[in-house]
Amino acid sequence: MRIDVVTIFPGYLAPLREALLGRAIAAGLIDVRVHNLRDWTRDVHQAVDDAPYGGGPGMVMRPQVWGEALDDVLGDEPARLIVPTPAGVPFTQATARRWKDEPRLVFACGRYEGIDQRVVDEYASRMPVEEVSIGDYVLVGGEVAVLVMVEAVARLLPGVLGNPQSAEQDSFSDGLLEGPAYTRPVVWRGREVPAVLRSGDHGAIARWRRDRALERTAKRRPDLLAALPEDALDQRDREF
Ligand SMILES: N#Cc1c(-c2ccc3ccn(Cc4cccnc4)c3c2)n[nH]c1N
Repeated sequence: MRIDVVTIFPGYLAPLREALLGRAIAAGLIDVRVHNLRDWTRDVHQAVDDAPYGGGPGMVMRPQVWGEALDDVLGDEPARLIVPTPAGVPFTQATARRWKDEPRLVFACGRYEGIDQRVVDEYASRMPVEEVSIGDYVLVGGEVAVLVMVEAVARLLPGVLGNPQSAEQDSFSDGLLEGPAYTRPVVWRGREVPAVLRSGDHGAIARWRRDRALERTAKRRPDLLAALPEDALDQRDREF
């Protein structure tokens, strides 16, 4: 997968080159290219924003600079354009799973009050464009959202995670939150690891883990339970 990120703060994307993702990039599993939007400005001030039509607080990012940058970055290679925005469709694990099979993702990181809407409209006329949000809170720009989304997608790519089963069994993979996890020592500050996890009875362990996942989901995210398909819960599951 090739990933392009256009931003006025390229340094914000430096964490992509650390740790697990950094190793995946170094191994050639992912091709990540970060572009400075200001490289496409033509004025001495390298202006990328202007006052909003209709008035209102803050500034809006100008369409001309974005158009020249995206035309260059996109070239003729097909891609999906992703525009982070607080007004976007929620980004979820299902989104990450859908995007992991894309050959190329291009992320447009806005700042100020966002990017002139005509940029989205222009590129949506010729390619898939998604305006997405990583959560119901307001950030200062799109860069942090891109870090979140790139990590969520990249970890699903073959070879990126040491243990591919991690991606298959993590939270949301079966529509439920993950239950609690434990490791050594057996007793820590008087708190003991649940005996079932040390029993070697894999059936009982699987049942215990599902019960804990159901309990946690019912308590913290009842919306996820309600969204499960009819046949996802058996009679015993419904006791929670
Ligand atoms: N994804 C995502 C986001 C963002 C987000 C993403 C891109 C931009 C570009 C500018 N801002 C600031 C801004 C402030 C107020 C109104 N509109 C925009 C962004 C916020 N905020 N919260 C999320 N979940």
